[in-house]
Amino acid sequence: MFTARHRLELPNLPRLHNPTLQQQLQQRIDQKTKPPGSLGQLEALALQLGLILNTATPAIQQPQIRVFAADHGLTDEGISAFPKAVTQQMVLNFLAGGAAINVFARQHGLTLKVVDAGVDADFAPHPDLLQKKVMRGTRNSLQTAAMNAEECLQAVFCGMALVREAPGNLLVVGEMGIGNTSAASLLLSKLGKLPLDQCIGRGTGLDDAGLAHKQAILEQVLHKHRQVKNPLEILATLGGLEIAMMTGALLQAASERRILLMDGFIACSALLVAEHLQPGIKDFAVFSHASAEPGHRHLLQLLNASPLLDLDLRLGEGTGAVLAYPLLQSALAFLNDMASFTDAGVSEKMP
Ligand SMILES: Cc1cc2ncn([C@H]3O[C@H](COP(=O)(O)O)[C@@H](O)[C@H]3O)c2cc1C
Ligand SMILES: O=C(O)c1cccnc1
Repeated sequence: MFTARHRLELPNLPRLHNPTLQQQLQQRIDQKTKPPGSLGQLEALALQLGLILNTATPAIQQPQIRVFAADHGLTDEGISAFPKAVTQQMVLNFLAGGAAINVFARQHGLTLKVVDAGVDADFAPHPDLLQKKVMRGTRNSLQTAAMNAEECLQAVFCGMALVREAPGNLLVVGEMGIGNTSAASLLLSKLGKLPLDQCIGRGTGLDDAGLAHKQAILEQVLHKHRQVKNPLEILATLGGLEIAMMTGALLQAASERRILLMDGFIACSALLVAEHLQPGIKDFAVFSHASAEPGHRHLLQLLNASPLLDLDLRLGEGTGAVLAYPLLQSALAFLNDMASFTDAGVSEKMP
């Protein structure tokens, strides 16, 4: 499928390893008027954000949310509790400002744009809609590869291009695509070499019979494509257009030293693909939450990630990332604005 013609030029990943800056940041953190380490995970977060933004006084600028929407041919097999048409309907809901992600984005003053990566519907132009449709949904991966090499690369390149055009130093990738928990599960099982039953879940709310059916279908898909080996080919064969576009967006954003504020299972499946293409990209990621979709915990383990929140969320769209956003703001507020022992005349240790 992928031949010499299908080369993906990856943007370079900057090195986060910087002992001088790391020491500077750690000193600033330790000199604040608090017992050492008492702000817990917030301290590690402040350090990470400083290293990503490459400064001892990091600040978030013009944070951006991009919600990538696409349809999945595998929905023909009845692997979701909701009909495929909901993808299109939710895109209209995003554009009207009525979805969960809109509400949380407004709460925090974050800019949100919706990306049509491959919805099986046409949309009228809208100022918040980026029309990047590669095709009207993927093919049914039970029958054939979801995307061919050209389609998959087009999606990845589109994701890169739209980050290059976006301002700011923090990116949330959210998604909407009925059936995409299946695509994410397939990617996790294949790339993570995990048994499928650790990778699947109820998605939008399958009952026990629905879950058993989903497992049986996904087993067949994995068996059919068992010979597929390299990460791009795995993405094309089993993934989705929104996942491929998110992968490109993450690769580009990390190469520009943007903070990747990660959402749930689907968004992290794109990061898993990106990590296979560009090892080390996960260090640019802040993991907002552990989704109730069981595969997400295994995925987080694979990435050695400790999520900030555990709220039983299982929505996607970028919602978990935006809910964790104030924690990043607080990490930077303490780092930049808190008094040091010297500033405040507080005793640093026992006399
Ligand atoms: C109304 C509605 C809004 C959503 N927003 C995100 N998702 C989430 O659920 C879908 C994945 O679950 P599955 O694989 O089971 O179809 C994705 O669209 C995901 O973004 C939604 C799902 C629904 C029904
Ligand atoms: O964790 C997620 O991102 C998720 C879980 C279920 C359905 N949609 C998304």
